[in-house]
Amino acid sequence: MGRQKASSQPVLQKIRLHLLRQLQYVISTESKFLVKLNIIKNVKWILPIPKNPLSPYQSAVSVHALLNAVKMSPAQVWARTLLFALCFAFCLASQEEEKSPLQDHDLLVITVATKENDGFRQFMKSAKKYGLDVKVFGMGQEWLGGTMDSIGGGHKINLLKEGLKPYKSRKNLILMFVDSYDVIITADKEAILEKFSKFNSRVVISAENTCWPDRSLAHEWDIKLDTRAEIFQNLNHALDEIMIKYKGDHSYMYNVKTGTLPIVLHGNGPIKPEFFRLSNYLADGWTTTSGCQACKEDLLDLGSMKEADYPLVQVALFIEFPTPFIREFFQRVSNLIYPKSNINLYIHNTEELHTGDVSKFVDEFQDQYNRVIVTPPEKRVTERVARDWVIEECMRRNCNYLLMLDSIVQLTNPELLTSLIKQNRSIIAPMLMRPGKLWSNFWGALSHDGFYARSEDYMDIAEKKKIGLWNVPHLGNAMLIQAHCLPALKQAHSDDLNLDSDMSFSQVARSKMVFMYVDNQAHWGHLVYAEYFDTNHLNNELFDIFNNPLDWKERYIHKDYDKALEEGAVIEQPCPDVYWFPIVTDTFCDEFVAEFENFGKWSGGKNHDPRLAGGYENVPTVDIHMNQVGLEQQWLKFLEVYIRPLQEAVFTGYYHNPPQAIMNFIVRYRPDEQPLLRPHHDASTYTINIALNRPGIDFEGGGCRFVRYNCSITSPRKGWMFMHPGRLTHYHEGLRTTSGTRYIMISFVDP
Ligand SMILES: O=C(O)CCC(=O)C(=O)O
Ligand SMILES: [Fe+2]
Repeated sequence: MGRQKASSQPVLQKIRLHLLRQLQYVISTESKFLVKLNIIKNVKWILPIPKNPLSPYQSAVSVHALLNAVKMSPAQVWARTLLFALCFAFCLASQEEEKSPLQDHDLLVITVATKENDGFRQFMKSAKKYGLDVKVFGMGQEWLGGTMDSIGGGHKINLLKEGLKPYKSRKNLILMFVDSYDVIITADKEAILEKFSKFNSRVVISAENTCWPDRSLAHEWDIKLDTRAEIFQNLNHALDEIMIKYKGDHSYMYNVKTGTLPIVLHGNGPIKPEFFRLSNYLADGWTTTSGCQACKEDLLDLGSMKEADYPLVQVALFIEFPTPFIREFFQRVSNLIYPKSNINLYIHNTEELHTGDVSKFVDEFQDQYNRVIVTPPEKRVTERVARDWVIEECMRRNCNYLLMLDSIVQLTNPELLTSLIKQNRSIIAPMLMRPGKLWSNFWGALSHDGFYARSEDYMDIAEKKKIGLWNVPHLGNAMLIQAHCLPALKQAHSDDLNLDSDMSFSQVARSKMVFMYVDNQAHWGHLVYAEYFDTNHLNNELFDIFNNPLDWKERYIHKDYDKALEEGAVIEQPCPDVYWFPIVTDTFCDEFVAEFENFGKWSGGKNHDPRLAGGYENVPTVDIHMNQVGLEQQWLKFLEVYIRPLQEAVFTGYYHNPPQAIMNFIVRYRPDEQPLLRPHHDASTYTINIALNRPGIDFEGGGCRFVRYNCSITSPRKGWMFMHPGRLTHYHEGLRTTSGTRYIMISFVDP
């Protein structure tokens, strides 16, 4: 003890003197001295250090206290780094045992934590994984330490001083003090002690090369600084130095600057999001060969549970703007495999456009869900208020989970709810992308001002090159929250009114250390694109082929469409060189007809036609052209994406991409209007003719006859299309419709 006893106090003095000029916060036994130096006016907080004799643990604690409590002028980067260097010390508790081989020693990890948040749990999990003994001080106590921006870690020191007393005379004990909320350990006792012994010092403090005010002081006190990150990696200002590497099932850190393999990572200061991102991989959480090992831990499987005993889930749906494909949105929510009797449903709708969709859904499922509450547009409840309200509602009703879904979320995987529950995380979101885009419902990183930034691994996650569960700094659109987190998230959407409610929410979750994970282990669904959604039509989605091609295909393209494009597909040929394909859904036909009937400006079926370039139609029909309702561009897209491949499959060698068509129109036949079309050639290279309703049900008679082959198609199938050459060989006529109304859609493709 001698050396320490004799020298520690003068050394502390010296350090103080050295630092005093920039101090705002000081630790000192001599406040008089400070007053004399006219420093006291800057002093906001004073922590007394015990007078001699300092036991080894006390000296370590004191040094930490000193480092911890000092706040430098912000301009001085070295000083700030020092301040944030929290992972601080190893200390031999017993001087006598100093020379013993360290492997005989016990290692005790000590930490101070007042709350058991996700950061703490992650830390403890890592310590447990490597079989380390951890002593936690202060758990459950009220934290009086504030943040590092205010009175700093002083409260921590007091808790430690008290807590460590019982260890004062323990022999062969090595202490490792670390923070816990932002620390992850990645090695076992042997590895830690081996690294420690190489320092050949009684105290090792994590630091960076630049941060020690006077390096000579260290020698006087048998302290060494881990400036090369042999053990402790402080992440702030060092992100670029760290690489995660893999060896079999194991992940480890490599510092490219110092060439060391640090084993304790500390997300000191404002670098938390990056720290948590790295934590996804560390402690073998994810490796290249074994993938996501963390995904297999702490699972909560509902499989063995009776359905009636399933947790109560509050499902909250938010319709905050006109949203395409909302019918599918509701349908997919109702398709979730989960007992509806264990779901309380809340719908916040601000759009009159969707009131009908909401009512239809509620009417259909009201009786099956445990509870249904709707806030309609006329209530004028804002999004923030609704989102905050549902958190409280969930707590009031003793729910176990809150699932929040925005109207742009298309959940195509009905196992979503049970799968996310199983992962057992505070907040978990299915990864959802805009199809074919890099737009998603999560952020991998934050910019300096808290907005979106792309993380190094964002693309790998978004493109599923890396599959697993990813702790991320921001989630939106869809998430499942465990009820125990809700009290911390009360009012989270309104916490910062300068931010959008989702950003405010994520900011609160981050600050309260409620982890947000995104799960890309399965395909859960996707996001629709609602910006620029044109709502001036009867069936707005018909017009939305450009913004939401995937949803458009699902709603409007026949389920067997792709079969015709498969190798060796047999394609029906009802007449020579007339090919017959399933092309669109019943929904397409119905919406399409309704759209044109709603428009209503049917041509008179006269030869004079001002819509045409020549003003004259030789063989007129009662029809409406696509450009009259604003569907022309969409229709050309449809020809390009869906019709052209079919044409190439049956008329080999003819290639025009994109296909051109000036004449695209819907035709109406009625006995009392225009019942038939006399034989003619079309002004096309090839013609498509889509049946939009049903012979024998919606109309009698009708069909198409190819004169040269004396071949008729008298039973056209709704949603099916013929394709035939337009000129020369396929002289044809429209057969008489004897009752009802027959609708067909025609395009003259040329070339
Ligand atoms: O009625 C039909 O199916 C034939 C229609 C037709 O040939 C045309 O519109 O050019
Ligand atoms: Fe024709």
